[in-house]
Amino acid sequence: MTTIQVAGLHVRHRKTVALDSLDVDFGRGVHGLLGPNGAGKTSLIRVLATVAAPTGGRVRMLGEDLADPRARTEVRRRLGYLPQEFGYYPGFTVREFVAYMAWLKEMPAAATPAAVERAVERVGLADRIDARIRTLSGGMVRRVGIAQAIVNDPAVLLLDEPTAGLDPEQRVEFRELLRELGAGATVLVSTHLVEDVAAACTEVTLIADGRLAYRGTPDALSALGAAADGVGDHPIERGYTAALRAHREVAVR
Ligand SMILES: Nc1ncnc2c1ncn2[C@@H]1O[C@H](COP(=O)(O)OP(=O)(O)OP(=O)(O)O)[C@@H](O)[C@H]1O
Repeated sequence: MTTIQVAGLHVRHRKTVALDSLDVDFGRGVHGLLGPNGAGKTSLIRVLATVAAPTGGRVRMLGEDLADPRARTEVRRRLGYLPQEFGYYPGFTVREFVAYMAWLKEMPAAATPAAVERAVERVGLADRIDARIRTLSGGMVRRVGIAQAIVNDPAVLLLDEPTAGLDPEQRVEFRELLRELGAGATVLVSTHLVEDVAAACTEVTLIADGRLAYRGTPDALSALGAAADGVGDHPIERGYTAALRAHREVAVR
């Protein structure tokens, strides 16, 4: 079932075209969003998170048209979003901050304390729940960001580089959490770490120059790398470079 439909999406920042007539759909599962620096991944995620307006095109999410302000408010309750640059109040404890975000998402007050504890436990921070955020390491703060994104059990979860700053053990645990979340929700994860994609994603969406360059399973992308002489140390890395090269060859024609 399709939860997100993007049609002819155009995003421009002054003179820079970040997304150029992008058509792409997403359904339940974990979608790895890959692409070179400046490809347009964050621009796409920000439009889907309803924090940026596109310059053209349409997005339907959870049956709503995001052009409608009332629909955006409705969708926000069912959305989880971890921005690339995640803002927080350093003086808040983890519990206070995640509860505050739950309140912003208009969660029922009675359900909030248990939902906060569950979200914090799922990111492995139960023992730091009453610590002030300013006392946490960078990787722990990133995990607080993931906890606030999942506190409302979102139907659509948007994570912009969630594994940046996580140690290897935490990344492995995070992939497990992603797989769990993807069973019931549409999860989009932008990352530069292809191992995360290979391990946790059901589908890969490769964006380059604001356009869709490749769509397929991680296994299919790896197979493409083997068939098309991609370069890289990991099979999916070879698939990534091969798909990107094919996209650029078409673009210059
Ligand atoms: N606020 C802005 N003002 C001007 N240009 C911007 C702005 N935000 C993004 N851009 C430009 O839009 C293009 C797409 O940027 P975007 O951040 O969406 O890419 P990305 O794929 O997320 O990159 P990265 O992998 O580096 O995070 C880039 O050329 C970028 O320089």
